[in-house]
Amino acid sequence: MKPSVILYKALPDALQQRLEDHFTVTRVNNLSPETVQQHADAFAGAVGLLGSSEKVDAALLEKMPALRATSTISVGYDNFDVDALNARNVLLMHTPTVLTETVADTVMALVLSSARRVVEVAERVKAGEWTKSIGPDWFGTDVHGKTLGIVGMGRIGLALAQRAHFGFNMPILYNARRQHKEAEERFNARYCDLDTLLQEADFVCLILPLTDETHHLMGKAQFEKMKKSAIFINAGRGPVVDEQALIAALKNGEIHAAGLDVFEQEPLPASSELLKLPNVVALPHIGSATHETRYNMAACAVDNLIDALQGKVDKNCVNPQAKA
Ligand SMILES: NC(=O)C1=CN([C@@H]2O[C@H](COP(=O)(O)OP(=O)(O)OC[C@H]3O[C@@H](n4cnc5c(N)ncnc54)[C@H](OP(=O)(O)O)[C@@H]3O)[C@@H](O)[C@H]2O)C=CC1
Ligand SMILES: O=CC(=O)O
Repeated sequence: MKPSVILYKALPDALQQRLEDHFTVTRVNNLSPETVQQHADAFAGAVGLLGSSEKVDAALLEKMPALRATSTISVGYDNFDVDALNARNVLLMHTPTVLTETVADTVMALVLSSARRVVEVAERVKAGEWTKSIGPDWFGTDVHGKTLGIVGMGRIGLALAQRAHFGFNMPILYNARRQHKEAEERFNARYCDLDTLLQEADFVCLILPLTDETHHLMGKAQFEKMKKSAIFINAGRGPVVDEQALIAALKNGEIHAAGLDVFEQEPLPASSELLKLPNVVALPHIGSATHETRYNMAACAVDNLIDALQGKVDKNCVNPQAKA
C-alpha cells in the first residue's frame, strides 16, 4: 500500500499525477480545524503534508501523529512552528533557488514603478487626464546611478544586487547578519550597519525572512533615519515592517514613496490607508507569481516530499536534524 499524504493546494495535473504515483493523496482546501475534523482519519494516518500559505502549528501536529515530512511551496516558512516540528522529528522542506530570479525581477519592478510613478501616471492616462504635454507634476525620480540599500543579502538579495549593479549602475550598500564576499567581489557591494544603510540609501529594499529578530525591524525610528527623498521597498514579509509607522512616514513626508509586495495582513484590506496614498505601489504578494516559476516551485515541492519520505534531505531541507 502507498503511504498517505495530505495535499492542501491545487497542483497542475502532471504534478498531481506524480504525487499520486508515490502516495495515496487526500486533497483538502485548507488546514482549518473544521477541515482536519472532517478528514480526521486521513490526517491521523498521513506521513506527508504538502501545500502553502497555511499555518502548521503544534495543534495541527497533534492531529497528525504519523507525520514524517512537510513540504511547503514557498521559500519562506514563517507559518511553520519549526520547534514543534523538531520535537516530533518532522522534516520541513521548502523551495529556495527556483524562485530567486523571478522574485528579484519583482523587486526591481517595484523599484522602477515607485520611482517613475508608473502605476499612478498610467491610471491618470486611463482617466483621460493626459490632455496636453506633461509637466513636472508627472515626473518621477531616476533609478540608475542611485544608491541601493539591500537589507537581507541572501539568494534574492544577491540576484537583486546583480540587476542593480550591471543593469542600473547603482552603488550598493547592504546589511545582513554576516558579510557576503560574493556580493562585495561581484557587485562592489559595501557592508554596513542598518542605521548607516538607512541614512545613505536612495532605495531601501527589504528582502528578509520573518523571524523573532526581524519582526518590526522597520519602525518609526528607522523611517526617521531615511532620507526624505528615499523610496522604501518591502518584498520579504509584511510583519518585518510596522505598517502604521510606514503609513505615518509616508504621510508626514519622512520618506518619498513605497513599493510593497507584502503586508502585515494579507490580503491587504481594501480599507487600508496605504491604498489611499498615491505614492504607494501595492502588489498582491506576487514575488514569485509567474506561470513558469510557480510551476517549478510546485514541482520542487512534490520532489522534496518524495525525497524527504525516502530520507534524502541533502537539499531544500530546513531542519535536516529532524530526520528520524
Ligand atoms: N514577496 C514574495 O513573494 C517572496 C518573499 N520571499 C521572502 O524573502 C525571504 C528571503 O528569501 P531568500 O533570499 O531566498 O532567503 P535567504 O535565506 O537566502 O536570505 C535571507 C537573508 O536575510 C538575512 N537575515 C536574516 N535575519 C536577519 C536579521 N535579523 N538581520 C539582518 N539580516 C537578516 C540573512 O542574513 P545572513 O546572510 O547573514 O544569514 C540573509 O542574507 C524569504 O524568507 C521570504 O520571506 C521569498 C520569496 C518570494
Ligand atoms: O512568499 C513567498 C515565498 O516563497 O516565501
